[in-house]
Amino acid sequence: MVNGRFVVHNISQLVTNEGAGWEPLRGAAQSRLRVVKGAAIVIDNGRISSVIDEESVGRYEGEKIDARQRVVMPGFVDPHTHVVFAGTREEEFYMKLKGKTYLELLQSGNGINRTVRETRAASEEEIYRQSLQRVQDAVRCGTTTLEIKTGYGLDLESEMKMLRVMDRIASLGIVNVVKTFLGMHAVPPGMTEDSYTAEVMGRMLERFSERVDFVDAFCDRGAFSPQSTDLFFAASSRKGLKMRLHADEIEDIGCLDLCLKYRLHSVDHLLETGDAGLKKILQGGSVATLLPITGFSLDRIRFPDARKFIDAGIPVAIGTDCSPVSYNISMPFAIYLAVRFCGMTVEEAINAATVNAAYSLDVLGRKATIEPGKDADILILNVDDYRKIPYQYSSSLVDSVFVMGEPIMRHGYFSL
Ligand SMILES: N=CN[C@@H](CCC(=O)O)C(=O)O
Ligand SMILES: [Zn+2]
Repeated sequence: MVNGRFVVHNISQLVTNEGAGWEPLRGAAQSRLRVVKGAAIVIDNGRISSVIDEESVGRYEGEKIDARQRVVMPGFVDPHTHVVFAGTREEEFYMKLKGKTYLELLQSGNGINRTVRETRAASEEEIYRQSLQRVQDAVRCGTTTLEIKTGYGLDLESEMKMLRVMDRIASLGIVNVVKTFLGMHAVPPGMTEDSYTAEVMGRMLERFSERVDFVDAFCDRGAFSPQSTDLFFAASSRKGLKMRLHADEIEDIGCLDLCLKYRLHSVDHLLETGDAGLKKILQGGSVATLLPITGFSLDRIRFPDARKFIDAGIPVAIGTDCSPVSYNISMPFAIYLAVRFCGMTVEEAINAATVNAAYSLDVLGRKATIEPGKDADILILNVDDYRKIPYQYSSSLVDSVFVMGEPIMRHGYFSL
């Protein structure tokens, strides 16, 4: 590269998003992509400086990256992951096949608290080693911005250990990391919901508030009540923290009322959300982040009905929700399920996996579209038409990944 300059050219389709300035895409706008043929991208010092015609490429200095007549698009933004943890829960995979529900597992000391035991017992180095493998898989699948939550420590020191692992992953520069404090993930053994909520909104929030981008809570049957979540969000709001919420995954217990009281950037899962819930999300102005891979991994297969959210005018994002229960970090697979089982068009799913996901993470000003001034987080795919993404969603879909203009993966191999 000359002065941090290179040009990506010989592109079959330059795929980006219609008019995605600072707002999420809704309704008709979410259903359109901007697809340009004969274009090339000029990148300077990690930023997109211009989109030019292929004929003009010769006039530009710097390395020429030949896309060999394949699709070039923004990197995927995964707005909901639990990738930092130790241990696995394959036994629960088989227990679910025998009819155990997610809630029965959670309430019998398995589920989240099983991973809490293993994460508390593991060294920071071991958690880092295991988690880094999942993050590298995410990059291989085209993710360039990744949200990561705490939530498997559930005491101050163990949650801080998770945060240190997240910071180490962020410092590698192989993916952009957005950090979320999810102390309100489950009530640890030996504590009551009230006593633990007081601990989270007191001592823990004090230590985390300057070091994370968001807070989150698992508001659902078997986790936290809307009342406890309200107390936590009130404390978070007093500290000016941005909020996300797990809601209506297991049951609708009224958590979406919180959309009317707080500005929630994202409400996630929504498997059990009815029409009243849609109205609350619309009124609150949140993004609905749907997690089709979790629907595929829970006790009984339940896919979110994306169509009803889009038709209600709610901006929809999709994420992997990679966790010990849905052990999959592939955004192309999430796109496949969103199109195949959730009622989304391929254009809506791509917008949900880029612009709307970035908006829910408050990074749309820098990410998720190919426009001058945006960070050069760019994918070269192994297909010549974006419509092949859900059709050919396997891991070999992505040829090259650039993050902030740095070639992280070239032709399927990590270059860092
Ligand atoms: N529902 C809560 N949290 C994660 C699952 C965490 C776990 O079961 O380990 C989720 O979003 O699916
Ligand atoms: Zn989650």
